[in-house]
Amino acid sequence: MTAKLAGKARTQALASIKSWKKVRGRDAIQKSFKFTDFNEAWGFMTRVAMAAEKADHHPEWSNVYNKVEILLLTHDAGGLSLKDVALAKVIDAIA
Ligand SMILES: C[C@H](O)[C@H](O)[C@H]1CNC2=NC(N)=NC(=O)C2=N1
Repeated sequence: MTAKLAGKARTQALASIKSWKKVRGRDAIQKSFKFTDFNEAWGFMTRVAMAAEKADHHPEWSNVYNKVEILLLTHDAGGLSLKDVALAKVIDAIA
């Protein structure tokens, strides 16, 4: 079971991914990505999907044309864990 982030560790972890915003009412983070067109958005999603599957850690997300909304949390922990922070960094590197 992955531990939910709390206290100082949580503050420090979130400080390392400042472009990801806390979601109101849920212990989760979210970020919106915009691309030139659907093809670019879909390519990004494909690369994120492969990274997520490799890590066995999967995003909640949606896509409308050139926009991709991603929400991260660890369902098994009922909130944010280091797995979300790690995946956020991988996603930022892919984008
Ligand atoms: C059995 C499998 O390892 C788990 O269900 C994984 C799959 N992907 C997951 N993804 C996310 N975001 N949270 C989880 O708790 C989670 N658990």
